[in-house]
Amino acid sequence: MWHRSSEVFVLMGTAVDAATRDTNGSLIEKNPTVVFVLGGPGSGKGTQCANIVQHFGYTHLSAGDLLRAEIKSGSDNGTMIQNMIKEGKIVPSEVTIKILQNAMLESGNDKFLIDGFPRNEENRAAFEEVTKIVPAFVLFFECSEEEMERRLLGRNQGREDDNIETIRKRFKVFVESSIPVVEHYKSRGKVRKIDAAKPIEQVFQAVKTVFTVHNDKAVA
Ligand SMILES: Nc1ncnc2c1ncn2[C@@H]1O[C@H](COP(=O)(O)OP(=O)(O)OP(=O)(O)O)[C@@H](O)[C@H]1O
Ligand SMILES: Nc1ccn([C@@H]2O[C@H](COP(=O)(O)O)[C@@H](O)[C@H]2O)c(=O)n1
Ligand SMILES: [Mg+2]
Repeated sequence: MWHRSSEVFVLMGTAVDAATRDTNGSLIEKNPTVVFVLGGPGSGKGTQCANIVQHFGYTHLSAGDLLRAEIKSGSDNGTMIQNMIKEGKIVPSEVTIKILQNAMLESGNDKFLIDGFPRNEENRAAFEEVTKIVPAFVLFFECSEEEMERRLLGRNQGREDDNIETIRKRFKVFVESSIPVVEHYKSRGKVRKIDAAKPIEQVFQAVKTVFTVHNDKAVA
């Protein structure tokens, strides 16, 4: 239930401004298909999402990429987001959800891979509460920390968080905050686990099977 509270609308304790409420109304009408793509830092989420887009017509929304774009745009939240990313911390849900909602609406598509979100229980509960969207399934890339660390240190994309100190913090946040989200969806039969330690092409073969089965079920 929505309550008007001066300039903001409050839904079950979540403060959302009027623009977000309007965006949300349009999103609900679209009834989009959402797949959450989760896995540790460097497990290969972005790499595989690029392949899925080519084969299955989804729009790829990386929460991390969108937050980095928000920093570059000079937004009021830029400095706060930059500090959180440098420390491997999770940005408050209301900020990330608003950015995701806008990106979903702007895309014009109705099928989304949401990569790196939800990162914690607060992200998960707030997204479901605000958008009313339940994911079709959760693609979960499983990989050892040793392999993920090797990949991140070799990535060379100039990311401020790809240094050993921040990488260790990101691993800790992943274990403590993100794994419980995976467990939540696992208990609801929504998790499709992929062995992400294999070479890129082999990982994609397994990913393709998941999406093909999903599509076959949708038309059956
Ligand atoms: N299966 C794989 N085998 C070896 N290297 C891989 C594999 N998948 C991705 N990589 C490489 O590992 C690095 C990290 O991959 P990617 O950026 O896709 O990970 P990510 O899960 O999106 O990471 P982050 O959470 O930090 O955004 C990249 O340099 C990528 O080329
Ligand atoms: N839901 C999210 C997603 C990301 N962040 C922050 O961005 C950093 C990088 O994310 P990647 O998915 O690109 O690795 C991450 O460590 C967080 O600081 C977030 O706050 N919330
Ligand atoms: Mg990524």
